[in-house]
Amino acid sequence: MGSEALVHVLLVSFPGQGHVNPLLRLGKRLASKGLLVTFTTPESIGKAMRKASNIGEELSPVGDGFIRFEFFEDGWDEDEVRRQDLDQYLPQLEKVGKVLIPEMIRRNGEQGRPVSCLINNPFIPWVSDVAESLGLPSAMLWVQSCACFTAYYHYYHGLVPFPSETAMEIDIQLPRMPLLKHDEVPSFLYPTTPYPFLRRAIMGQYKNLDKPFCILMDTFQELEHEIIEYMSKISPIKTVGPLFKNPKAPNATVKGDFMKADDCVGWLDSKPASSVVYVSFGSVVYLKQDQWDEIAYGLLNSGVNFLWVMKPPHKDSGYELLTLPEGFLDKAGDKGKVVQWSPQEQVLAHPSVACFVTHCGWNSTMEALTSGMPVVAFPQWGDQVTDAKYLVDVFKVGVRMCRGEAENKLITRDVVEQCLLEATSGPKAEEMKRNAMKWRAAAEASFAEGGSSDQNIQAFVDEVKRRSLEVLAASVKSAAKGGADLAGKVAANGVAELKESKVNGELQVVS
Ligand SMILES: O=c1ccn([C@@H]2O[C@H](COP(=O)(O)OP(=O)(O)O)[C@@H](O)[C@H]2O)c(=O)[nH]1
Ligand SMILES: O=C(O)c1ccc(O[C@@H]2O[C@H](CO)[C@@H](O)[C@H](O)[C@H]2O)cc1
Repeated sequence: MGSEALVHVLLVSFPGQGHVNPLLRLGKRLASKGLLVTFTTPESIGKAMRKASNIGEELSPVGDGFIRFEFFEDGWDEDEVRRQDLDQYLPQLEKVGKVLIPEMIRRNGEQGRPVSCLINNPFIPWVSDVAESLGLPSAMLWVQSCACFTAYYHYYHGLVPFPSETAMEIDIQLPRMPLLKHDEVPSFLYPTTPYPFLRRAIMGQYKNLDKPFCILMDTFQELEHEIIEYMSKISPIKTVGPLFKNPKAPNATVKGDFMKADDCVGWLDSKPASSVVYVSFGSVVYLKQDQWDEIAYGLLNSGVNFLWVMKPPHKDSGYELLTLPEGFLDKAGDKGKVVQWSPQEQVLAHPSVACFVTHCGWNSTMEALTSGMPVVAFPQWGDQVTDAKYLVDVFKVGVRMCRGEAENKLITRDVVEQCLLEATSGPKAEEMKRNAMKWRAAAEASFAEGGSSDQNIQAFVDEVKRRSLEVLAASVKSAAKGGADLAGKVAANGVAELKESKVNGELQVVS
């Protein structure tokens, strides 16, 4: 069967690494179950992805289906600095996306790949409007935990009091969740957040929450059992995580990195089992120089081996390039390796790695849990502070090094050293490793064939296929005379053989 004969879904991503990764992973899952998937995000990121990863124009086979990429121009010059300011960039994306995504859909139809469903991630809620205006079904991939989804839901609907200008330091009790201290609530909800535009974007998605027929989540049933059960009664959520594992296509090489990963696996191979601390703060968190220095000395003083990701900031971000203390690399010698970007999935799966010092982004959190990797939690903002709470107090796989931007406290080298030692040796380290391995087993069971997430993905694919028949039948009906006849053929053939004729704009069944 050619790719044209498959049901086609269009994935539209916010252009951030922590958003592209889970949506692309979902795309690979859907493709592996027999769909044709087109992944799109702005060309500025497409350019970085093409440079860093092995993606091209061509169709990549994944399991029983295919994935392909198409990028769209965001309407700004290549070197436009405003792209780094989401307050300006998010409205720009919405403005151009509302025009260019429908055009992309029309073009695909003309080329024999009619789109049957749109899927977006949060921060670009207007994609649900595009789908609605075209009469297409849509779904949303929530790329954070179900706990955070619940927190935002309760905030949006005003169901419980959240920190406010008059009462900042209140604790929050949400149903089926542990009591959250004020600084464990997703920090975009603080009145003082430096990222109010991200709160607006997320609230935009909640305003549109009745539009997607399904809310997919990169989490799994067993991990957030109670809260998933609770929210399922309110919203059409389906857990499909951990998405970074794909049992049907484990070797699919399509990746969405914005930067080429430095080679560090050979170095890890040379280290004893469970001897290396992996340190990474993800793709967007930048610490201050004084904090960086304290981490550097903490690593040196602890005597552990370490692999440290030091991602350079974007040239227009306004962040200063961080430096390492004088003589740091010499002092560390072969005990330490510093890279600009790591192949994190491989690193977390490596037997030499003992623990992960993480900013607790949700992707890093899921990757750690699924790899059976204990963590040292160093959250900064957004969902990271809530994820840290769960990693430490609920999943019990982590020690806490920091509470985040609300506390705004310099974590000294002594605290860094103490946390590293606690996480790498002794009874606490052993207990965390045991717990992490339990989560790994639960995660594996959920994505294995017939597991909770696998079943949910299959059910979603079946539903998309079913709805694609409705979409096509509707377009056939509204097409020229004789449509009823064609609709009958569609019902008999499934969508597989349907193509749009370029000659008269009518849909024709091609056998
Ligand atoms: O050196 C690195 C650092 C991060 N990542 C990946 O980048 C994503 C970061 O997402 P996360 O939600 O953890 O944090 P964000 O960058 O969005 O804050 C994860 O999939 C990581 O595996 C990576 O591949 N190499
Ligand atoms: O590119 C940006 O400006 C950007 C990228 C990612 C951002 O949020 C991250 O998203 C992850 C998934 O929602 C989340 O888990 C992580 O903690 C965030 O850092 C924000 C801005």
